Amino acid sequence: SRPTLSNIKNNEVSDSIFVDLKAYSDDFVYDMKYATADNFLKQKVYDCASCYLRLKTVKSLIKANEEFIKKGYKIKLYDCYRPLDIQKKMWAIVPNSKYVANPAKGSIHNRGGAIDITLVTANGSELDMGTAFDHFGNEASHSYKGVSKQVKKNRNLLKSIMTRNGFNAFELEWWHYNLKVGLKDPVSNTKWICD
Ligand SMILES: C[C@@H](N)C(=O)N[C@H](C)C(=O)O
Ligand SMILES: [Zn+2]
Repeated sequence: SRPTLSNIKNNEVSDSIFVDLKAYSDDFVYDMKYATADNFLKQKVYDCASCYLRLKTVKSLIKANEEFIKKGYKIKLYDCYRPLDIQKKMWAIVPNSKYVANPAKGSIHNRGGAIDITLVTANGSELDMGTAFDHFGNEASHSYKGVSKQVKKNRNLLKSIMTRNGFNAFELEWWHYNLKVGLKDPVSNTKWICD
């Protein structure tokens, strides 16, 4: 429905709009895997490597990144908002809700409240998180006991700052975070415009 002046004033509408993260910060590193063929779909499914999210997700993510920067790290993004049609393509390849959200229900990525991320050092090297992004196996879960102390420390660093800034970790994937206040937002299938 059409936004009214009153709900714009109390921030509800403006916080829910989709925005390009790059318009709000230059402090992120991008490795948008689905804008390349280097992903489990084995095909480029995004026209360009933009990171669109709801404004409230962007605000919390920037706060988290500021904390990482103070410690000498930065967030590197693998995925952000994901149109529902792409979720359907993913589900067709991995129809397992442990690793890919069922499009019938919709992913928080389709709602603009989820990100797939890791941490990099000031010179851009990724911290060792024990598995590659989108490793669909037990080794990627937070509770997996077989990881080294350093990997545990790196995953915990990511988790502690993200959860302090309003995100929930996803037990089975160390890279996936959901904005808690974004869980009930509507699913979208809109595709962003590329330059
Ligand atoms: C496909 C993977 N990167 C991912 O985001 N999985 C979660 C469960 C999702 O689809 O929401
Ligand atoms: Zn994810």
